[in-house]
Amino acid sequence: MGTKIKSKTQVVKNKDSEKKAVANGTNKEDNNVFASCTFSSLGLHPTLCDQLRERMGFEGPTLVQAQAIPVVLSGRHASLMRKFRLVNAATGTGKTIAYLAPIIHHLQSYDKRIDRSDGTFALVLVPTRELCLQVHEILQKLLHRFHWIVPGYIMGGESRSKEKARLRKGISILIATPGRLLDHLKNTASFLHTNLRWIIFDEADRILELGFGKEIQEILNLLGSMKTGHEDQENTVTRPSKFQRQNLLLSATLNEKVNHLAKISLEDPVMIGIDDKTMEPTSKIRFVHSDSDEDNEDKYSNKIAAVGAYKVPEQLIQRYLKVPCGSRLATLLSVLKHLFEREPSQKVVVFFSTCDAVDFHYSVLTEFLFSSHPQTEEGNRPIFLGCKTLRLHGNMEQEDRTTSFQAFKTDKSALLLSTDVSARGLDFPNVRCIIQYDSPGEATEYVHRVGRTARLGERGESLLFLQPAEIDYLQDLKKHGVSLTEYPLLKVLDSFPMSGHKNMKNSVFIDMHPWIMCLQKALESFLSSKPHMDELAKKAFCSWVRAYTAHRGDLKRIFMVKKLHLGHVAKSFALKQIPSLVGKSFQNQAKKRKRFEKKSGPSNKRKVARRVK
Ligand SMILES: Nc1ncnc2c1ncn2[C@@H]1O[C@H](COP(=O)(O)OP(=O)(O)OP(=O)(O)O)[C@@H](O)[C@H]1O
Repeated sequence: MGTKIKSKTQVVKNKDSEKKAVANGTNKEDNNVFASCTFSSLGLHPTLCDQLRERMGFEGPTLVQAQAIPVVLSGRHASLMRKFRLVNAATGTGKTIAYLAPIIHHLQSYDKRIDRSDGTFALVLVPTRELCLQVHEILQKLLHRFHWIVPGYIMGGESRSKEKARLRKGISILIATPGRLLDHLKNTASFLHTNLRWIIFDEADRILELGFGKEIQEILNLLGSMKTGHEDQENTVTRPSKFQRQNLLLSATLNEKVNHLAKISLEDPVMIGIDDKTMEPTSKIRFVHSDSDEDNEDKYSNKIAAVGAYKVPEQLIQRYLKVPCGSRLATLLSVLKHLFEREPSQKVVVFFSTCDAVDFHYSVLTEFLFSSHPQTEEGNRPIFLGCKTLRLHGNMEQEDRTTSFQAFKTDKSALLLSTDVSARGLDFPNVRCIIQYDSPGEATEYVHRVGRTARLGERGESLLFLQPAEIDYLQDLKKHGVSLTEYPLLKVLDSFPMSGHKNMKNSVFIDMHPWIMCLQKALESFLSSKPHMDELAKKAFCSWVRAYTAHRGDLKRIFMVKKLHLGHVAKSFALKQIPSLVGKSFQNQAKKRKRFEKKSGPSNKRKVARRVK
């Protein structure tokens, strides 16, 4: 594998990057992110190595790259049997380069240069539009000196006719979201993919969780990439190809859904991962897998679990806050204020369960004026939180989504409020803190959300909000090897200047804390003075309660709807009363859903739809 080969130049370069890392307060060597070899020792073309160093600023490969690149490169010399490979490594370890670099290496090496009229050679499937743009941007940089290899993307929200025109001209490496890809596969006759050699599933488990399982099967069928002999394969178009087809599957978390995708598409897969204890690349694990052999299937699933499905960056500081429901909003604002006062120039992401909740909190954070001196006139009160605030969710116009996404990428200091649309794969540089204000549900989602910080060995912290009744969620995370410590919330609240409350340090209850009470009162009067805010709050309240009911399986025991006090939930949206119609409509919906689930059992699509991203 060559991960231990260390050239003289590499030693010098690594020393330079060590110095830089120490200056940034991180030590990448300590975090065992990088391999001690060079890109060229992995077999990549010298021009590509120059690109990685000069244009991208990468001195050497990460551990996962050192492990994956030779495996993807070797596809060229392997037998003609189709391969399906799994790459499983912690968030922020450079998985994108791990598959793009070897593909580019192959494409540039063809004796007869490829050109646009050859159509698509590599297809990268991603779950979200933002990830599509991000991978495309990296690809553009990598291809700077390989102008004959054409990058492109197709995704929901873009103009179909413009995409058709681009596909007609030819795209060598295509990044796509599944729905839009299927659309073009069916309706764009000029989309040439007979030379397709690679299919990559980036964030594979998320693609499946979003309910794209059927689309993926259809895509694999249309591309002639379903595993031979599989029962679902009756109508498969098996296209004879002069190329060996190589499929790659990537995720920081692997689960039974990925197992299913592997099942329908792979033969003799190879797992690439990092051993949790030694932080060394694991030796390749070859799965023995056959549909007819249940024992083998068990072995296969066990191995996925054994490789460690939940990997959290070692240097990440993970904490939780136990907050009574009615004080959640005031606490969130206080924690944000504390974070930005402690370090005015930094990036923070707050995750919410619904689009409406993002919109409501965005308006609060950009409009709420506050002074802890009650006598200060309204016009003289400063904005509560003076940092740049952005929002990102799936109900926004595509143009606004892209603007927010790009702004948060390039800004040095900003606060991003988002749904889980930002949880997977997005690489925002230098995010210092992740706040999970609404709980993530599945532990996998927790891992991906916190993975937006502490990337590539950098420091980072995460805060998880839990209500007292939800505290068992910590045990659930522990089962997956994730441990959190408590955030010193009272100490932080005590640090705020409050006139007229000399003995506030004696308060032991969050909801009785004078700072929280004063803030809550101010928030409620702000809301009642702004009709548009009141509307936003009511909408957010409704969708929040709906999302809360959507927790699945075992999590229903922890996030119990019947334990919710709707009056306190209303208070967490600064509403003085439970919105009148909401109680009824919520109850009706709950009844309807119970009836439906009794009849048919909950479908995946419904579950996903309820937690609108
Ligand atoms: N060899 C390298 N040297 C330095 N930086 C690198 C290297 N490879 C990748 N990076 C940078 O590391 C960051 C994380 O990379 P990437 O987004 O591919 O990680 P990931 O493992 O796919 O993360 P996630 O699991 O969140 O999807 C990016 O900013 C990327 O530019």
